[in-house]
Order: sequence, then structure tokens, then C-alpha cells
Amino acid sequence: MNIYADENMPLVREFFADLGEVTTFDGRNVQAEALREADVLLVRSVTPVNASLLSQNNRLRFVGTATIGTEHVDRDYLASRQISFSSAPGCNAQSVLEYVLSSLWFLAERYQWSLQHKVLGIVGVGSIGQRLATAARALGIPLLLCDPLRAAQEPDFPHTDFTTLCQQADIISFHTPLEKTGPYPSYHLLDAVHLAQLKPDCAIINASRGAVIDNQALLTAQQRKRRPLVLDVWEQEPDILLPLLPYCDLATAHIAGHSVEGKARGTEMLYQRCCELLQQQPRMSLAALLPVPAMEKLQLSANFGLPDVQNLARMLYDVRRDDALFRYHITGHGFDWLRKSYPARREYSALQLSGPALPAWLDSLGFSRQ
Ligand SMILES: NC(=O)c1ccc[n+]([C@@H]2O[C@H](COP(=O)([O-])OP(=O)(O)OC[C@H]3O[C@@H](n4cnc5c(N)ncnc54)[C@H](O)[C@@H]3O)[C@@H](O)[C@H]2O)c1
Ligand SMILES: O=C(O)[C@H](O)[C@H](O)COP(=O)(O)O
Repeated sequence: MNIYADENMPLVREFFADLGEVTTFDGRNVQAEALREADVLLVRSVTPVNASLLSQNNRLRFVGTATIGTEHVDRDYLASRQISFSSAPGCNAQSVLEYVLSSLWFLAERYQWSLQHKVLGIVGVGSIGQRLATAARALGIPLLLCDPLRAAQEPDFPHTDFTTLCQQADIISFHTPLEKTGPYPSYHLLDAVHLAQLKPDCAIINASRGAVIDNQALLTAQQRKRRPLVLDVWEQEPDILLPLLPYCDLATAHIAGHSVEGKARGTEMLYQRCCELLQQQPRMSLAALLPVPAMEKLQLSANFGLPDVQNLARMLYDVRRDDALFRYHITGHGFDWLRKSYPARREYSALQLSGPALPAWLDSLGFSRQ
């Protein structure tokens, strides 16, 4: 069994070595010729998997992407060749939540907001958006939710249409997939028309897909009247619209989901799907492979409360680190280098909390207790 995997897929050899021979490749630049002998192909979001890439391969059985997004995979083509496919839904949802929370705390500090007096609009309330909604409720942040697909299926879903949300929210965070067609396309969802309808100081956070926001229209709007802005994802990565950078409060290289756990969970999920396909019992598990975190245990006193959570979270992840890396290295090393050399970052759950009266809302943020 020949297993070909993106070189940026952590633990891929540890998981897959018992299923076959693992060969790694550069996901951004891989060509059809290099994949001729693959039985299993494991990619990340940077590899378009389509008829052209697979034109020289007639033995492929399984394609897996260690990501939530699947717009880089031509699933109809895979189905036409009876090649099984799996993504890794939810693998890095907690990582993105921690990115957004860190961004919210940063913006609150920079602009001296009380988050409890800001209305957070969440657009796309799936794995990530729902986690963010749960965390925001725990932190006492008022919410507006926009998800027309959920609204159509769940009579009780508290849906606010996108235009109303744009008019009423103080902060908007995007968590939709990138869809160009269908009843609810998200391509350029935030366009010049909607940008003009936002409150003057409405903050924008995008950690979904770059093209959910019309980046050129965003630049024009920022040049006219600057708003708080956090961008993890950009149109046309890796050749992004760099003139936007001075107008960003936080700018990062599509790394919101790149926690150690988030990326490794993606590899594990594909391993499990592959084992199912091969009718083999999985022998490896993430728990056994994850490295011991630098900070393992922390005792909180009975005085720990909501105002302290930001300091606790910052011990594990502070988005300012990634913003600094981006601003320093983007022109020299470029977007992909920043992603490839991303420093290790553990999720909240890596730190075991103990104490006499741990508040229940810590669980809603993803912390774990001893
Ligand atoms: N920046 C990163 O590193 C990173 C990491 C993980 C995921 N992502 C991206 O984040 C996005 C969300 O991921 P997820 O796991 O929550 O996906 P998901 O599929 O679980 O949830 C997406 C939600 O968006 C809703 N939706 C679809 N079209 C919509 C529209 N036009 N308007 C409003 N809502 C709409 C869907 O109904 C669904 O509930 C995806 O684009 C994913 O690729 C980015
Ligand atoms: O969709 C996803 O899961 C994310 O965007 C993912 O974290 C980033 O993509 P990748 O690192 O695979 O390029």
C-alpha cells in the first residue's frame, strides 16, 4: 500500500506506517507525475485534488484531507472514479475558537471595550460557530447568530438574516464554508454593499475562508474609514492583498486551526477512515502520540473568576505572537513559510486545571479539569 501525504501532516508516519509505505510531498507544488503510484492520498487545504492532479494515477482508493474545508477537492470527480473520500470535520474547531477568543480579548484591550456590552454576530454556526456561541454565552457576550441552513432545518434556531446582523452587530466573526453556488453562497458574502451597512466601528474577524470577504472592497472600505480588523484567511493565498496589512489589527497566515491537537486530530481522523476502508482495526491513537505539554497542571484558587480567564488563556495561546511573526516575515519568507514553520501551540485542554471551586463556564471554553 503506497500512502502519499502532504509533508505538513504531523504524525503521519506514526499513524500510517502500519498500513503501508509513507511518502511525503510538498502540497502546494505537487504534480500528477509524483502521485502515479499512490493508493492513498492525504492532503491539506493547499492541494487542489482534481482530474488533472490524478490524471496519471489509476490505482488510487482513498483521498483524505486533514481539514474541515473541502472546496479544494473535486468530490464529484472522485465519486466518478469510485475513490473514497474523507475530510476531518471538527478536527481543529477548538483551535479556531481559541484564535477567535484571543483576538476578541486583544481587541477589547486595544479599544477598551467591555465585551459584555458588545454584540457579537456569528455568521455560520456549525462546528466552530457553535463552539464560539457557547463560549461567548459563558463569557456573557450578547449574540446574534446567522445560519440560514440551520434555520431552514431547526424551527427553534435563533437566526438573524445577514443584512440585519451587519446592521446590528458590534463584532462580526465569519465561520461559513466557501460556497460559490447553491441557495446560500458565501463567496464575497461581505461585499461593498454590506460593508457600507456595518456600524462605523464594527469589528470584523475572518478565520473561515478568505473569499468570504471581498478583500478589495474591504481595503477600499478600510481606506475610507478604518475598522477593527482581524484576518487569518485571505483571498488568493499565498499571494495575498498585502496593502490590507496596515489596516489589520491582527494578521496571520491561515493558522487559526494549527494547534498541535488540531492538526494531529486531522491526521488521526483520516487514519481511522482509512482503517475502516481497509477493514483493519486502528492500532494507533492520538492520546498515545501527543507530546507532553510544557505546562501540564495548574491549581486555581477560589478567587479565580471571569476577569482572570484572559490571563489563563494567554499562557497557552496569544494571537499577538502570530501577528508579530506575520508582520516580520511575510515580505521576506512569505505566507507558506509562516505556515510550514508554525511554532507549537497547545489547546486549552492540554492544561489540567484543579482547585476548590472551578467555575463551570471553564468547560464551555474547552478547558479540562484534573
Ligand atoms: N482558519 C483556519 O485555520 C480554519 C480552520 C478550520 C476551519 N476553517 C474554516 O472555517 C469554516 C467553518 O468551519 P466549520 O468546521 O465550523 O464548518 P461547518 O460545516 O461545521 O459549519 C459551517 C456552518 O456554516 C453554515 N453556512 C453555510 N453557508 C452559510 C451562509 N451563506 N451564511 C451563513 N451560514 C452558512 C452551515 O450551515 C454550517 O452550519 C470553514 O470555511 C472552514 O474551512 C478555517
Ligand atoms: O479547513 C480547515 O480545516 C483549515 O482551513 C485548516 O486548518 C487549514 O488548512 P491547511 O493547514 O490544511 O492548509
